[in-house]
Amino acid sequence: MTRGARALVVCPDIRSQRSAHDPEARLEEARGLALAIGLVVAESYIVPVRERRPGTLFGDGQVERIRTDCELHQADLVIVDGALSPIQQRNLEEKFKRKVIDRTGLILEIFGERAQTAEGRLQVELAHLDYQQSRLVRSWTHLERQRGGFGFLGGPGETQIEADRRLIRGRMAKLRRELEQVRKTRELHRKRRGRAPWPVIALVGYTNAGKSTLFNRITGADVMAEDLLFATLDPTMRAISLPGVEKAILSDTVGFISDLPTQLVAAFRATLEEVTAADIILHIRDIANPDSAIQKAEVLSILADLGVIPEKGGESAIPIIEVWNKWDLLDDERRAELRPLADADPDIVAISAVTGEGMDALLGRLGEILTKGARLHNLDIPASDGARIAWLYAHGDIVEDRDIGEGATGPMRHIAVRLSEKDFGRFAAMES
Ligand SMILES: Nc1nc2c(ncn2[C@@H]2O[C@H](COP(=O)(O)OP(=O)(O)OP(=O)(O)O)[C@@H](O)[C@H]2O)c(=O)[nH]1
Repeated sequence: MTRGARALVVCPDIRSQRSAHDPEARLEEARGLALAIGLVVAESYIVPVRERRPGTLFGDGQVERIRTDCELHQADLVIVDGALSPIQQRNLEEKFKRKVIDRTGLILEIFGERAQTAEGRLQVELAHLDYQQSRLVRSWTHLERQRGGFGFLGGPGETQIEADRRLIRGRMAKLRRELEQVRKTRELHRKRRGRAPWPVIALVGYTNAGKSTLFNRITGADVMAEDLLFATLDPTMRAISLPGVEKAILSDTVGFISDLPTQLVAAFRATLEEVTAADIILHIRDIANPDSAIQKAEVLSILADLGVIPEKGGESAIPIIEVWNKWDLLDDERRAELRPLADADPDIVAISAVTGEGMDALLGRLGEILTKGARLHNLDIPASDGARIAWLYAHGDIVEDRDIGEGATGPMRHIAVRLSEKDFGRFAAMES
């Protein structure tokens, strides 16, 4: 798709299937998605749909209105922020005399642009083909009629569609094999990293919640933070230090979004596997968004899918801190309402990733969790084992360190150190 193309964005508000999302917020999200792939939003509005028309989704009057608006605003394409059947898409394109894309098409475009890792790219291509395939299959009868059913390509009776479908199926099979290979490699990398003796903090959150901005603020890293959705399709990792913790890994993940195309859910989950290996999950919320509560529910349901939190509620396997971001955007009244809630719960921290407000509290809380449950361990270690001794100094609170003479392998040291359970486990797993 051409960057800078002018788009008319319409958000059908279908009465029979009202989603929990506020239509205004949905429209805003759709505008954000369009901007994210460099389109210019010429005009955007909500179209109330009482009853879905099988041929065009919208009623005749509405189709006419959109058509005239296209001319008026010189739109190059129309984005319908909802699901269109292949027939509806084709009919609307004929009526508007412009390209029409639906929500799935739009998200696919974005994923296509943003995917950076090998796995991300393969997943996106696979999703694209799947989408294309369904369009081919379902418009079969129409196209066959249009072509007169000559079957001039391939074997007897074979239509272009059949040939296309075969091509697509072949390509999809190949992609799946490649994906399997990439996954194996990635798993290997993850295992290797899993042995790294540093705790991992994973950022998760609904798209546009402010993950990249927070990531940058904490790491001072130059990770792309723009007013772009999906600026972070692939996880990024950086080392940081925290109060009482010399080094931890901060890992950014993809932004969550509602109504993902099925194939992309797989792509999403793949990148989120990192989260299941984290020591702490930071759930970044845009607390100023009117849909904040629904967004939270969606993020939690994905975490439940990943097995991080039990399906039926209850204690999470990994501590989750809820970060109420964009606090600076709230008015005094809303702050007064929310502040006591945040203060009463140690697992909620209110911050502004932009102004830096609340950052000390957040970092302090992370340090606290990572050092929590520290116990005193009395260890006898060969004095020559410099790496492990240095590691203890970096991670624990050294209470005592003295030479205790010769052991079986040479001079020994006795070190009494306060270590968290997790760190002690890590230390025990380190090879001497
Ligand atoms: N006012 C205000 N704006 C913020 C804050 N944090 C982030 N933003 C803005 O919100 C927008 C989205 O921020 P990002 O950091 O890109 O969001 P993200 O969660 O990484 O988004 P995805 O990559 O889509 O998942 C940007 O325009 C940020 O400048 C904040 O605390 N206050």
